Amino acid sequence: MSYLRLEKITKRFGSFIANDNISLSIETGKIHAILGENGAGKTTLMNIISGLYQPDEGQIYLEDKAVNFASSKGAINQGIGMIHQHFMLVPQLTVTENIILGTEKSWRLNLRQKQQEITALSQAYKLEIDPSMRVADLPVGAQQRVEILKVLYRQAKLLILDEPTAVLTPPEVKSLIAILRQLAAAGNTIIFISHKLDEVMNLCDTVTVLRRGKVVANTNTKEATPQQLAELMVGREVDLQLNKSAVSPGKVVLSVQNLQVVDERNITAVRDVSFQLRAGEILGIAGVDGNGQRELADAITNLQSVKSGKIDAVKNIGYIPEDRQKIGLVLQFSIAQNLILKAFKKLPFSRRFLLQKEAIKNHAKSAMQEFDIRATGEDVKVNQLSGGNQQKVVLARELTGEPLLIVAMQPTRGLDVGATQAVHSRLLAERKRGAAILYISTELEEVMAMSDRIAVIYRGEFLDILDAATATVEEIGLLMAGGRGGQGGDEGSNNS
Ligand SMILES: Nc1ncnc2c1ncn2[C@@H]1O[C@H](COP(=O)(O)OP(=O)(O)OP(=O)(O)O)[C@@H](O)[C@H]1O
Repeated sequence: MSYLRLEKITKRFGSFIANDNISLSIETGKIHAILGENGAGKTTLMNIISGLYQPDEGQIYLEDKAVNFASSKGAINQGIGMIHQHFMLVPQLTVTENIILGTEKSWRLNLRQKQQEITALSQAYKLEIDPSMRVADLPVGAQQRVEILKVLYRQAKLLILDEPTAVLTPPEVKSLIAILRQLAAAGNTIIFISHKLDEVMNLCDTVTVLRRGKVVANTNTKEATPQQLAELMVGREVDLQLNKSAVSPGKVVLSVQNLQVVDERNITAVRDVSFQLRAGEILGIAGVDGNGQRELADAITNLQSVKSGKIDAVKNIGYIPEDRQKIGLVLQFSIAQNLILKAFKKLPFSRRFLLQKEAIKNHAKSAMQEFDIRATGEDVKVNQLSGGNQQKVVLARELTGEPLLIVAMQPTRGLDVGATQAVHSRLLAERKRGAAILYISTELEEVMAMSDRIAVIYRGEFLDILDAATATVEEIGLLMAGGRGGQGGDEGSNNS
C-alpha cells in the first residue's frame, strides 16, 4: 500500500509555477529520493507535504485517506516529520530540552524522566546521543541526530530529509545512511533529497525526478544509472568527467608564513600554517569540517585578524564563503543589488554618487544568464531564491572582475549536478586565465579532481602538502583523521 500519495499538486508564487501538476506515490517502509536541479521545486513540494504551504490545486493522501494540512502542526499530528537543511534547534538548550520543546502541556515537568525516555528512544533507533549535552557543544552530525529524534519523539512515520548529507563528514554520512536504513526497516517511510547521485543510488528504493516544477520520471533506482538520472534532471547530456588542462604556474600570488589565527572563542584555529600559491595553480585544502578551514579563509580574505605570522596577498580577491546566508549575501536585497555589493561605488554602477539603474540591471541580466541563475527577474529578492541559485549569485559576484586570487570554500555545496559541473569548469577556466585558487572542500573526490597540490588540514595545522597527481585517497583520508590511523570517526576539533 502507498503510505503517501500526491495527486496533481500545483503551487504558484504569483505567476510562477513552482510545482506543476505533481503526482507520485511512495510505499510504506521505502526510501524515496527526490531529484532535481536547483530551483526545480523540491523544497516547495516538501513544504506542501509538511503543511508549511498549502497547494493551489491537488490532493495529498496518507494511507489512501485524503488529508489537508492547515499548518505544519497539522502535518506533525498526522505523523509527518521534516528534518530541515538548516537545523531549527536552540543551541543553548540541552538535547532533551530541544526534543520536548513545544510538546509538554503539563506544568510539572519531570526532566529526568524525559531524559530516560529519550535515551530509550535513541537506543531503539541506534541514534547515539547524550540527552544531557548542550546542542551548541555537539558536532553537526550529532545535531542532525537530535533533529531526527525530535520528529521520532513526535511519532513521525514519514520522515523528510532535505539535503541531509550536505553538511556532514564522510563518517557522519555513513552513520546517517545506516540510521535511515534502520528507520525504514522499522516501517517508517522516508523522503530523501540530495544532489549526490551516488548516495541516491546506494540508499533509495525509488526516485522522482523533477524538472522545472514538473515530474519527468518516477522510477526504481535499480532501473536507472546515475548518468540517466543526471540527464533527466537537466534535460540534456551531461559530462560527469572533468577536463583539466596543463597550466604552468606563474608568479606567487599568495604567501602565508607561520600563520596563527584564533577563533571567536579565542581558541587557536590555525596553527603555524605556511604555503605559497602561484598564478594558474589550484591548491586544494582537504579536511574534515571545523579543522580551521573557515578561519584560514577568513584571515586570507581579511575578514578575520591574525594572531601572528604573515599573509602577503594580491588585492583583487574573489571570496566564496562557506556560509552564503550569513556573509555571502544580503538576503533582503535583490539579485541585482547583491551582484554589485562589492562594486556599487564604482563605475559603471555609480556616477557622481548616483546609482546607475540601467547599468546595474544590464549587469545583473548578463550575470544571470552566464551563471544560469534561475529567477523571474533581476529584482527578485535573494531570500526568494532556491538554495542553489543563492550560491550562484555569490559565485557570479565573486568571479566577475577577473580576480587574481580566488578563495573558494565549499563552492558547490547545495548545487545540482549541472551547476556543480559549471562551477568546476568555470574555476578551471579562471585557472587557465592565470588566477590562483585556494579550493577548500570536505569532499575528498572533488578536491582531488580539481587541485594541482593538496594540503591536508587537521586541528588547524597543515599535516602535509601533496602532489595531486600522485596522492591517493587512502593517504589523504588518513591525514584527514590526524595521520595516525584508527581515528576515522573523528568529527573535528569544533563544530563550526
Ligand atoms: N516564497 C517564495 N516566493 C517566490 N518564489 C519562490 C518562493 N519559494 C520558492 N520560490 C521559487 O520556486 C522555485 C522552486 O524553489 P525550491 O526551493 O522549491 O527549489 P529546489 O528544487 O528545492 O532547489 P535547490 O536544490 O536549489 O534547493 C524557485 O525558482 C524559487 O525561486
